[in-house]
Amino acid sequence: MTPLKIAVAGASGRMGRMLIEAIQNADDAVLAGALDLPGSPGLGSDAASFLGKPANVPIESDFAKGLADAEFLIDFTRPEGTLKHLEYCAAHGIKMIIGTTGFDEAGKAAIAAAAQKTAVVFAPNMSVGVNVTLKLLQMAAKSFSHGYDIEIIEAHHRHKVDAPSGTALKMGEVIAESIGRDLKDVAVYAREGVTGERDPSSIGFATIRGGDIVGDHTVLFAGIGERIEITHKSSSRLSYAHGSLRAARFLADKKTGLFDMQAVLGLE
Ligand SMILES: NC(=O)C1=CN([C@@H]2O[C@H](COP(=O)(O)OP(=O)(O)OC[C@H]3O[C@@H](n4cnc5c(N)ncnc54)[C@H](OP(=O)(O)O)[C@@H]3O)[C@@H](O)[C@H]2O)C=CC1
Ligand SMILES: O=C(O)C1=N[C@H](C(=O)O)C[C@H](O)C1
Repeated sequence: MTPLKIAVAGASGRMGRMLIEAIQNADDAVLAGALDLPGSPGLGSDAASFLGKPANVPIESDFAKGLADAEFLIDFTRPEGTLKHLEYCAAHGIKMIIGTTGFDEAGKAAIAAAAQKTAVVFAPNMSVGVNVTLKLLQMAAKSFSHGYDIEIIEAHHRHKVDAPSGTALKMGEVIAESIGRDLKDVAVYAREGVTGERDPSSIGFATIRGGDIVGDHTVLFAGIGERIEITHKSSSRLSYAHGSLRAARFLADKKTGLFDMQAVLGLE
């Protein structure tokens, strides 16, 4: 079987390194390129040198060099970087797995448009556990739509730059859709001062940032006399990297189209 030729953007980042390690350990994939920003200290060095086993793949900032041998680009960077990579990949038929979070509506629309030219998996959380949790939430929300207050609490490491997390927002969207609300109308992202009583139709978000927390998400359904909590905790980024490889395998026979991890995992 021909191995999947996968390049990694943000090669020196937390997820970039985890992805390179997962690719190097996979039987059916090879590291085919690595990108980082101009000026990044790792440029020119071997992308797998941190593993003590070189891949003979230098980290490049030039897309044409970094993506010359790639069929897939896995991108966990920042929205502005992902959108530049996407433009190049759409023009060159390179399939993309996008894990970056924090896109605005225009960014999401650009991803949907690019997916008409190349195949894309785009998901705020690539782990199997979170995606199964989304299904549980869809089911639970229907039973707790009246008489229960819905709050989403997430905690991440001190370096995370976007809030609430993409996963928390996705959880909010899934819950809202499941009970016939629009998250745009009911989301409450901050409370301070004299806020008044809680609007029963609202979905609240609370964000914690600290230390090296990989990623915790809890959805609280608080009723009278009881409360239900559905929690997912990540203890390693490997689950995101393994999910990304599953996404690449899923895209292998696709030419175009926009997919999420629910589709990859057969949870739709
Ligand atoms: N979908 C999922 O399952 C998951 C999603 N994420 C998301 O992935 C993203 C990255 O997370 P993480 O690895 O922790 O972040 P890091 O900051 O550790 O890594 C980001 C990498 O992207 C590079 N980068 C930054 N800005 C740009 C840009 N404009 N263009 C190209 N490259 C850029 C950085 O380079 P430099 O260091 O030089 O700035 C770095 O190499 C976040 O959006 C996060 O929310 C994270 C985990 C799981
Ligand atoms: O930045 C992170 O670390 C993570 N980001 C994603 C998100 O915003 O949901 C996924 C995961 O929670 C880790």
